[in-house]
Amino acid sequence: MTTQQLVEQIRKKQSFLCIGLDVDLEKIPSFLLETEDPIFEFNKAIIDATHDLAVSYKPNIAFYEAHGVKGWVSLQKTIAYLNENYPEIYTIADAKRGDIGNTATMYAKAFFEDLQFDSVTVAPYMGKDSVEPFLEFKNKHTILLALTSNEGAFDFQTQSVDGKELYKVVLEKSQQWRNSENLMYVVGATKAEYFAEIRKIVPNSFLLVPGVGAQGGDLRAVCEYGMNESVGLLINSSRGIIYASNGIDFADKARFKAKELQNEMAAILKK
Ligand SMILES: O=c1ccn([C@@H]2O[C@H](COP(=O)(O)O)[C@@H](O)[C@H]2O)c(=O)[nH]1
Repeated sequence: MTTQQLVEQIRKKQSFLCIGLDVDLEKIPSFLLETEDPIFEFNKAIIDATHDLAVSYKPNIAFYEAHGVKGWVSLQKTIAYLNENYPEIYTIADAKRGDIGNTATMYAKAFFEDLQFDSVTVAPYMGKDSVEPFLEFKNKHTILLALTSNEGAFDFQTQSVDGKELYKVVLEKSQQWRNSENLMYVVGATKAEYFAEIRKIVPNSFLLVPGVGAQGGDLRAVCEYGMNESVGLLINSSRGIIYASNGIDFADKARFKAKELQNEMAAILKK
């Protein structure tokens, strides 16, 4: 999907919500455990109940890899279900990959060509040659970790390197790489006070913003400083939506939570 198509979807749905499909077998309704593929059945129900409220879904790959081959099959079925039934949805593989060039190419092929995701998250710390192989794929996005939502972000990302915070170095340098128009960045909703500075460096880039909901990030504060003319934000919530209930009504309750966020987004877009 192109950036322009994503922006059109945001305007049409009045939503920049990305729902995280972080499926934990201990948290899903127990009756689903009796089905052949509980992870896929859970995802399918959540997607069917919320697809008109969200522009994007983000399976975190760890939740699938933890189950070996079975988990990977659930992931394949989930992305195929999205692409076949809801082609307007923007898909993110939250895989946080990063390695030397020839290995990076294989990661890119796995997520862009085999699984057919629109985008993948990548760690920037092995530098330009570890990221550029992802950027070569047309109409695919590479979402680079810039300033993450967790407490550990302060261990390295905000530390000064030659007088500049490391996350700023990541933003500035990566903008000079080949095909940098295919870059987006992860910035945590828990770091709302940093968005104004970030927008000075990457005014036009899309930002994937996890940390609303279970991690306590503030949607309005993020939008105040993080939004640009194309909206430029994908706000992720995973646990806060998908685990609203673990009963028979889990999909309806997830829809209710998604609707709450979408209503807030629509109100912000109208301003
Ligand atoms: O900085 C980051 C980068 C990625 N994540 C991921 O986003 C979701 C958040 O889940 P919630 O349940 O809404 O907290 C999860 O997959 C994280 O691995 C992040 O939280 N922060």
